[in-house]
Amino acid sequence: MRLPYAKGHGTGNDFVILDADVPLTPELVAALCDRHFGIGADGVLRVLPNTSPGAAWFMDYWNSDGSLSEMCGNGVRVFARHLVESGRVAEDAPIPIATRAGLRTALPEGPGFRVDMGAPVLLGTSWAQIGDAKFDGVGVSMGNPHLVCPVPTVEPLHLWESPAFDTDFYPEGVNVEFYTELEPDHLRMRVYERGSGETLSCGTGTCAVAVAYLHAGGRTTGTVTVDVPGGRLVVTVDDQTCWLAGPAVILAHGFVDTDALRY
Ligand SMILES: N[C@@H](CCC[C@H](N)C(=O)O)C(=O)O
Repeated sequence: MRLPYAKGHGTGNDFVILDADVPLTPELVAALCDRHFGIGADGVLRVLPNTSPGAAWFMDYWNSDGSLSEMCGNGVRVFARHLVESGRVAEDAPIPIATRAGLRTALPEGPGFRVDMGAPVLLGTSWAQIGDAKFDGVGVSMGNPHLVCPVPTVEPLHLWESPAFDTDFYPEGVNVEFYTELEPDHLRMRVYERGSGETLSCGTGTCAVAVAYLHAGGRTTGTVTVDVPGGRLVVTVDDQTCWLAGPAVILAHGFVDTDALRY
């Protein structure tokens, strides 16, 4: 099958965008995302028409291992950029997008979008472990599950395989974030994503980190800048919701021969 695709990223979290109702399987997604034998990406965004009220488009997000997730914060900005560039929506108007976690609205801002990510939910305390090192953390749901662990410095962490975590606390798996404070309200973060491994950025993860950081300081609202390996994101938590602002880039358009992929 000759499949049209686009490729985009938000702060280095990269996606293959499929703008057609192609039959997707976990195997096809994993083959497309393979960085040596496929196009290479952290995940796939499939553009589908939405049938419920509130949004015309549904973001069908898949992790690079072929698993599904409820939400993707960088993906939703890239999805919005794709809708604008393909002429589906106006460049200067709010863009409502349906996701498995509910409706998300992207507002054009600078080189990217500011997205209403919905109200975060604190889940309580849990832990992660890398080798012999155990890390205390706080669970946060951004529609998808996160475990946020403060550390003195993020650079030395070995994130080439998943940190161990409490599978009773996270039966569906978890995205694990590690952060350190650079200065008040300015953090550095690394992440190991469920279903994708270490990525250069995770939008829902930066929201979870900002929420946990504010919570640790006894605050429920505030604006936090989060530096990730792929760039910078800004998170604002208010009384109602959590806003994520950052860039969104479409890099390329092409065709992939799915029969040539390695399954
Ligand atoms: N990179 C994403 C999150 C993608 C989903 C995640 N791996 C999960 O399984 O929940 C983001 O930018 O939020």
